[in-house]
Order: sequence, then structure tokens, then C-alpha cells
Amino acid sequence: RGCNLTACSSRYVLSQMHPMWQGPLAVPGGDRQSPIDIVVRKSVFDSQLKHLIADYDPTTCQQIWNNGYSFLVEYDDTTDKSTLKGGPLQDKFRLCQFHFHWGESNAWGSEHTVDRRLFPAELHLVHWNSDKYSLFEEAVMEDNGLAVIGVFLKVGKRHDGLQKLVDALPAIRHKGSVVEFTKFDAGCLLPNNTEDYWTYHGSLTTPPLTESVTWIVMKQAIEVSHDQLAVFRSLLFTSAEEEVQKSMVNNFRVQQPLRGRTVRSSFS
Ligand SMILES: NS(=O)(=O)/N=C1/NCCS1
Ligand SMILES: [Zn+2]
Repeated sequence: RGCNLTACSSRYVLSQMHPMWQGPLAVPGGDRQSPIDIVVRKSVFDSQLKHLIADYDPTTCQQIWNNGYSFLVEYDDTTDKSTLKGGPLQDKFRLCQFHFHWGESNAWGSEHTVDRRLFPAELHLVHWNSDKYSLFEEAVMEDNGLAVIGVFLKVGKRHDGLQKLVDALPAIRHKGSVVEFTKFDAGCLLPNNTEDYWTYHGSLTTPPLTESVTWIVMKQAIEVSHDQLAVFRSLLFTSAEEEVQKSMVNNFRVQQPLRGRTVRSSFS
């Protein structure tokens, strides 16, 4: 169970596609696409924004796999055991998976930017609205269906919580490989400061690119070591059968027009 990057039919014409995970350049009628650049001085402080309440149960962690775009850690989302509430959200959202986007070098890799500042990688914790819908696949099509927390990664000290995940990557080098991965607390990947975030209405950045996401982008990055990031780059886009192996790097989407949207901040 749990959602994944591929388990949804994309309704966009393939011919408009970039490399598969880029999605089409312009989504037909898309006026709330992601990712975007967050222009700090144009963000609007909203005192009504609450604390984020992430309550993740490590026993709901099930597997880690390479889906050919990224690697994802999937959670059992058949009950409300790992949930996100508060922040900009009116409802309770269930954690279904998390994954990352990164570059071939530490100079770039994140999908969102802050005043054009790029980070070497970005974590996405994907949740769906379990107050209103009963499956991810349902929620993914609805305006208020999803909530994704974005956390920037920067190069610094080793992240001890991340290491368990890094150690599992060699076993899922190829597209389509999956291994059991349990008792992982996704909360350990959140920054110490979860009070300060930006939030805006946007879309998934990989197919189906649906405009169903309340984005919550944390102001504080987490630190990971250079070597930990290097292991991300040892993954492959390609399956074991393919002749030409392509390293899994630069799996981020190009930034999308803001189209008049307001980015709100939880801090002034
Ligand atoms: N990168 S993302 O989290 O916005 N895209 C997704 N597509 C399907 C599940 S999450
Ligand atoms: Zn993502």
C-alpha cells in the first residue's frame, strides 16, 4: 500500500513530455503548477497559520524502492497511524511515502528555490486528506487532496537518521527493485525548527502533475554529509536488464510560473 510516483494514469499527451519525470513543459490549463521560486520579500506573513503537527508511527514503514524517478519509502496508509495536521491544513492527512530530488553535483538538485537559492537536494513527505477521501488515488485528483512537506538538504554534518536509508540504497540500485524497510521514523528527517515554513497551493512535480497539493516548504534545511548525498547518485534510472545504465541524478522538474499565486509565511 501507500502511494507512489507511478501509480496514477497521466492524462497528458506524451509528446509534450520532457524526460519522463519532467512532465509536460506546460500543463494544459495549469495555473497552479510546482515547483516555484519562493521570493521571500513577496511572501505574505499569515498569523492564522498554525504549528505543524506531524505524528508519524515508525511501525507503519513498509518498504523502500526505486521507481525509476527517485527512491521512495512507503508507509502503510490504510489507517490514520502516521498523520499530519495543523499548519495551513483544515483536515487530517495521512503519510503515504517520502522521496527525494537531487542533482549530479551539490550545486543544484532541489525543486523549490528560495530567492533563487538552489539546494543540493529536497525531501518530499507526501500525505493525502483522509478526512475527505479514502484512497490516495482519489485524493490526488482533488484541490484539497494532498499535502506535501518540502525539506531542503544542505551539505554539512552527517545525518544519523538518514544513514539507515542510505545503507539500504545499494540494494535498490536499479529501477523496479524493492526491499523491506521497517521501523523508520520519518519525523527524524524534519528540521529542528518546524514553526517556520512557507505554504502555497500547487501541484505534484511528477506525473500525474495534478493541482491537488498544499505545499509546506520548511525554512530550515537539514544537514547531510557529502558522502551521504553521493550514495543518492549511485542509484540508476535504468533497470538491470537495460544495456545502457543511466545514473539517477537531476531528477527535479523545471520551475513553473507563479500565475499570481501568493506564498504565505508562518513567520515574519
Ligand atoms: N514530487 S511530488 O511529490 O510532487 N510528486 C508526486 N507524484 C506522485 C506522488 S508524489
Ligand atoms: Zn517530489
